Amino acid sequence: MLLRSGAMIGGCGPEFEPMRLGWDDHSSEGETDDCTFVTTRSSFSAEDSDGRVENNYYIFPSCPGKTEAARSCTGTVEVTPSPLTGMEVTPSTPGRMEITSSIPVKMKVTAPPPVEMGVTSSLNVWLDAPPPPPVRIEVTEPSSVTLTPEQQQVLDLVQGGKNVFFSGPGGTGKTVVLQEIVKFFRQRYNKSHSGIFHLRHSCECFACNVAITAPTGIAAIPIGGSTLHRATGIGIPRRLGDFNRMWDRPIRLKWRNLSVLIVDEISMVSAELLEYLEQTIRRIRTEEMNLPGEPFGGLQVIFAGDFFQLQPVEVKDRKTCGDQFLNRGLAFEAPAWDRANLKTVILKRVFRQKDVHFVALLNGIRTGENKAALEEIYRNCSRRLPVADGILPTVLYSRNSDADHFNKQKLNGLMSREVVLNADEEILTKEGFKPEEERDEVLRQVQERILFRAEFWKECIAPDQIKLKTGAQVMLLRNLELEGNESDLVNGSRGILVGWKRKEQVLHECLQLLRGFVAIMKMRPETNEECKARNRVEQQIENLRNSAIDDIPIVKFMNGRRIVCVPEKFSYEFFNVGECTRRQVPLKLAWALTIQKCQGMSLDYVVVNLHEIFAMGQVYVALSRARSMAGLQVVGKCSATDVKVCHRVVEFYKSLAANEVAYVGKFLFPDMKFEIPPEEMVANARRKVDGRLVTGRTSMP
Ligand SMILES: Nc1ncnc2c1ncn2[C@@H]1O[C@H](COP(=O)(O)OP(=O)(O)OP(=O)(O)O)[C@@H](O)[C@H]1O
Repeated sequence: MLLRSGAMIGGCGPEFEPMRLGWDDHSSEGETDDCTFVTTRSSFSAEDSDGRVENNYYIFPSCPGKTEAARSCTGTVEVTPSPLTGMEVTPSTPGRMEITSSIPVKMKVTAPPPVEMGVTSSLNVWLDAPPPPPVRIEVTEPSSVTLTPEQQQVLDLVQGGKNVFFSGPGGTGKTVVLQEIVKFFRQRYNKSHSGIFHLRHSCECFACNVAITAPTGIAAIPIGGSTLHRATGIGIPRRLGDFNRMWDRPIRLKWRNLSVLIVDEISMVSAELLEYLEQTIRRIRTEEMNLPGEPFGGLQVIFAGDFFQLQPVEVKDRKTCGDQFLNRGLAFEAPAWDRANLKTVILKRVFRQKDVHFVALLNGIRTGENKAALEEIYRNCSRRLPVADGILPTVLYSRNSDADHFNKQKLNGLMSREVVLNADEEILTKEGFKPEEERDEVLRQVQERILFRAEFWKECIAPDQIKLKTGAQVMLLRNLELEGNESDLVNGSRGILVGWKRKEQVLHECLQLLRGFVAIMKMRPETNEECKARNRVEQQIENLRNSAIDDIPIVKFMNGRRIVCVPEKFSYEFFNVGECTRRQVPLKLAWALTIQKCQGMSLDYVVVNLHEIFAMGQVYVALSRARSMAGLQVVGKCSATDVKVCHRVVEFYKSLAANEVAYVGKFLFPDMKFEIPPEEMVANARRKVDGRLVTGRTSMP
């Protein structure tokens, strides 16, 4: 992409001359105002010669104050998205350039056309030119909506410091209200983050005070959050011991300092997960801050979601040992829900669909009260949807296998070369940390057998083999960037495969990028963003070096980002046994999606396949994604009796309507302990000493 006229690049650093470049563009792109970036000319770039600039530059946005000593020249600046992390500069609106990532952007600077109007390509001409004022890089906030009185009531309760649960059918604006809540907390905690977690003093910045979470990446994007598993640092728990990860020092300090916990799509959080999280958070905060054991350690908790929608997926295989985490129950069945003393608001006005009749039909399916509703939707929506401008409707299936079959068919229809990507898999036994001579062979074999048979190999979202072609519709399997804006690339982001790159070339570019980061570090302390980005590049280099995949796919995503999808590490650590690792490109085919993946979305054009519906809430979630009956086609046989509605949820909402709390906190599995013994939680807190995992209490500083 060519950028236009007058944007400034400042340089800094001991071994580099500071420089400022104006740029000119002969392409047809729109006008731009001046922008200020800070850049370093990395040491591997060729030096300027005879006044011409022909180099690679890395822009480090958000580093004001480094441009004062800059000098200028004119030139054409070609900004190419990094092949590694998809960094780019995009024109948001005419007249403004917006940086969409805090990660470096690779630029190619070429000399300008022949001298015009006294302007020369020599850097020196502009040496003494006064630097133009820097332009603030603006973050686009989602546009404001006017909240309805019921939505405002939620906001008022939150502002009053109450613990709140708000619910309502799909499309009633739960996510919108959460966005307003997040805005409110951003204003309250508006101090910038120093980058250091204080042990004794609280920090006033937003990120240190408010954890915005959802059980899935897709649900977390619209509210600018991260997955609950990532925020808690436990990953996807398989054993109770996995909750001990929250005692690791950085995570523990984070939870100590927090003031608010927000969880969207709470219906997908199990009672077990909520309960263990509450206990762990309470214990951490009680121990760290000497607080009496208040629920959630005194955090303000805000839960949003509709329990008539998708539920947590229970672990069915219970053959293994007693401390297995089974993800059972619904969040309101956890004793922690009861302890939290939540104020409840039920939103009633549906915004997603304008047609009140369609809304009524959907609600009849949601609660199971209108058995004829599904029939009527079949009658109206069984015809084919027209194909407009080649845009195909998204097909939703209940089962992974059906979506996979459809995707394979579409892939076979593409004429381009098929590339088979085989994952690299490895296990590392805990013994592996010891020197060879100290290994106990029998123990090692036992550990290896456990690791080879781990459920991880079949549960891992990244398959051991993926077949892809240029032109394939794909979906991302990893949260690559989750900063809460439209440029995020998250688990579930949709895109199209547009080409391939050789591994050696990607690796070479990664190394260049890393050198850029190292150069920055030599000049001044890294910012948090730079540190995160450098770690990411280091990870990519490690993953590339450990992977035998030679062709790396380039994907263009729906938000316009175009990135090289390098293999990612998908791993699971067995406490005291070792680690299973699979390295695979984080993509899957996506002509069709599963209903599970589309919770929270609004779709204009959708084909819902109701064949073999099996889970609670599935029919309702699938149909209620459609904005109108005109944009909905229903296929596949399904009768009213196949529509499953959970009676526990019906009871729960009845008790809420009657203003009773009798149903809350009554978990239905008698074998459930719901108490992690304190000595397990604390004494087994793991810490890393010299790269080895050891057990023992994590000492307080
Ligand atoms: N007060 C409001 N004014 C105008 N539009 C609104 C308002 N509240 C919500 N909407 C619109 O309604 C649609 C659905 O909102 P949202 O996604 O927040 O619903 P939801 O309850 O979270 O749905 P789901 O349960 O399916 O995730 C969006 O297009 C949103 O912009």
